[in-house]
Amino acid sequence: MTAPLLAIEDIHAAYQSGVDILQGMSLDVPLGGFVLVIGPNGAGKSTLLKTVFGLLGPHRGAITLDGKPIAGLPPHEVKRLGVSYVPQELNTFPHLTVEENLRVGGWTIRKDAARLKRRIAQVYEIFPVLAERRRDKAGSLSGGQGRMLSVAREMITEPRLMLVDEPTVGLAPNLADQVYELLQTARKAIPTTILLVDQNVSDALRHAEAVVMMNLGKVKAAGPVAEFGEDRVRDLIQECLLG
Ligand SMILES: Nc1ncnc2c1ncn2[C@@H]1O[C@H](COP(=O)(O)OP(=O)(O)OP(=O)(O)O)[C@@H](O)[C@H]1O
Repeated sequence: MTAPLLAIEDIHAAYQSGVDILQGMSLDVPLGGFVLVIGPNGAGKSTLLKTVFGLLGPHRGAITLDGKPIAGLPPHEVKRLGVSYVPQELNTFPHLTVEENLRVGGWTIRKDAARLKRRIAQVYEIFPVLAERRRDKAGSLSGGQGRMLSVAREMITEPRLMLVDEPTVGLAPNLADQVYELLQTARKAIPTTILLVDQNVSDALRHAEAVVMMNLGKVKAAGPVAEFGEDRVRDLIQECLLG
């Protein structure tokens, strides 16, 4: 069996000392995979992504990227190792243009002007609407386009791993499916690996390859997506809520 790209082993992490939100979380993400993390509100899904990206330091356990320990590294170092993080809230600057936002996304490769230019051109090829609106302020984009820009700016550095937190929150159902399509496009075009958290289970299940159900800061169930129909997900969430 090949080693996973991302391996999380028995992680414990807290915002306040003594109150662990992640309580022994373990998870493997294979290279090129698309892993969906689901679970009831407050299960620790967003906290998991923040911990992998270095926004929160675990006080126990190990996280490795391609075998290299990354637990506790600051976000800029995790990013430099090829990890991008698309937070739940839009990560774009509304007063900057679309293109300026993409350049900010490419900050770590700014000294290689030719590469940055190539990367922006590739993003425009994948998302033509962003090319059309390159000189418009990000704040004037529609909800779906804004989400597209949030994802696109994290693609500029050609990350090996993208951590994506609830990309469809607040979007109309038809746009939610488009967001998943664009994540799939990013996955194939870069190519990259995706670890995604979403409450919008029905759309997410159609695109993911593997599912991890979290409750109380650890794994409650995990397996290939074929084992996770919507009915099973509903039953599992019900079980979590009943304790
Ligand atoms: N910055 C913070 N400081 C203190 N506690 C926090 C902070 N962020 C989250 N928490 C707490 O950590 C727990 C897990 O939150 P988290 O956002 O990881 O859950 P989640 O599974 O992503 O839930 P949701 O689906 O509601 O976003 C919750 O009890 C939440 O109140």
